[in-house]
Amino acid sequence: MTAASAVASQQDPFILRVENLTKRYGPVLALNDVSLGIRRGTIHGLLGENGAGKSTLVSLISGQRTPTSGTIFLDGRAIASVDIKAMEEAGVFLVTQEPMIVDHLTAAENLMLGIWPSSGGFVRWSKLRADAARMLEGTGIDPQAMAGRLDAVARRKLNILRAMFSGGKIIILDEPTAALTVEDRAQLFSFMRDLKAQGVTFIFISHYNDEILEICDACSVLRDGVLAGGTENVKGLTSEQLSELVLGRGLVLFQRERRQFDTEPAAVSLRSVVSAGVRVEALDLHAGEIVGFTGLPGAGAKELVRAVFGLVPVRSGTIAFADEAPHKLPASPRDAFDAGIAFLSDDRHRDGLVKHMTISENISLSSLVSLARSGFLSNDAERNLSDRYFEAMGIKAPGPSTTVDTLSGGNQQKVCLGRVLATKPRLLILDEPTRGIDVGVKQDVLRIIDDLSRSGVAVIIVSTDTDEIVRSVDRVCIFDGGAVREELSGAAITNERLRQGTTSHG
Ligand SMILES: Nc1ncnc2c1ncn2[C@@H]1O[C@H](COP(=O)(O)OP(=O)(O)OP(=O)(O)O)[C@@H](O)[C@H]1O
Repeated sequence: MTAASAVASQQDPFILRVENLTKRYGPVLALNDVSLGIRRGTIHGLLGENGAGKSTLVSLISGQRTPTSGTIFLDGRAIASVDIKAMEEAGVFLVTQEPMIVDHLTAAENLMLGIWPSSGGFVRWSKLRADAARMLEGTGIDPQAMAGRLDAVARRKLNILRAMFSGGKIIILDEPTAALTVEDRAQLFSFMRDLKAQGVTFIFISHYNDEILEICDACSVLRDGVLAGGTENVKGLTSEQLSELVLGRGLVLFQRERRQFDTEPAAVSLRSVVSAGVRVEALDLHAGEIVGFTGLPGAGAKELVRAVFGLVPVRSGTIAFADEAPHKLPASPRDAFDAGIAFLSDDRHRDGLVKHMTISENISLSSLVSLARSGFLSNDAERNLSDRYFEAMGIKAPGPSTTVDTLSGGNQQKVCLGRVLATKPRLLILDEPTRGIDVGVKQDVLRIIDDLSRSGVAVIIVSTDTDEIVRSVDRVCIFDGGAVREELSGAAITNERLRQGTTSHG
């Protein structure tokens, strides 16, 4: 630390402060006159409903975007010109949800990525390599392992470490735990605590109350682009108080009234399904039943639904609907769709949204394909369908004709969900349906799926979010080694049982 910065940090207890920060996207006022401070060496939660302005705020702090007006202070000093380079040089790094990792380089080489020389620069490679290996000590990551082979937690850790290796003092994590198992989260949190003990400051965006209560020291809440509140002591709050702080109102948690279906005839029967990582002899689903699939990554839950939707080749397997004769599993998503199977992917970027199209077009896309095939296609049909789901999903946007690429992450997820729900399938498969969705809308989404099941659809929810499973399903299949290891139904479905079932020590 230089003498000047030592003086500055003595004066200002906040390592980072923003004053009167405003960001407009054309007519949209995404952030309105926000002032807040982040204390040195703390984990600061940034909370708010979908579209509240969290990503916008961190995009300004990390220099990805420029503010319309307002000032950012680091160590008490105003940053004159905010861009990514200036902020990274000052030690501010944004770690996005999708790890920016080069698969064909080793873990150690990935750490060094940001430090490669510009033209004519000189880098002491051997020292860098040794430093990178040292930094990976105790993290469980082999410095020589190819990054493409690392699991999700290791990849996120690597991203955080890269920020530190490049001199990061303030690390911003935008929903870092999406799709991580309970065990993975625990590992990530203990890693963050270690770094905090070494003086690193974190800004942490999450929609999960339990995570915020566990890991954050302080928090700030955004609502409609305005700073709506916060606390210096998160640990003193209950989950209910936290929801109230975020939403500005009390939250009624959804709970499905679980039903037993064992005496009813099967609506969907899977037999002898064998594909990479899956070996399921027999699995029946019932009309109106919601079944949760869970387990560790690679245990078979995701692999099975991808096989059923024709996304991966299968070696063998049949599917039968109600009284129909069994068929081979679909060879492609198109075949699956034609058979009446709808699938919400866990990755909206890969096979989810058409970003340059409107909300309306995106919602009606899949249903219109089937309408068009049956010979009917009208603008009215499209409008009715999309208006209904725009309303039902509570999508935060000026209207259904807004283009999807201007929506916040959570609102894009709602559009994806609206689209698959609108197809009226016989079997609905939802892979992590509420990922990225705020705690208020999550209850609405679970309610919509519940309603839909009453129309006789068989629903599979694949989820690592144990609370979501407990609240939304009639039965749970816990996968291990490619097969269903345990089934729970009725009162046996509890958070504790599911946590046991999804840890490797379970
Ligand atoms: N490029 C853009 N053009 C127009 N509006 C935008 C753009 N990016 C974001 N917005 C709008 O700014 C507002 C804030 O969005 P932001 O992504 O910051 O929300 P968020 O709190 O991160 O939400 P989420 O929890 O859903 O990720 C939203 O109304 C969003 O639609």
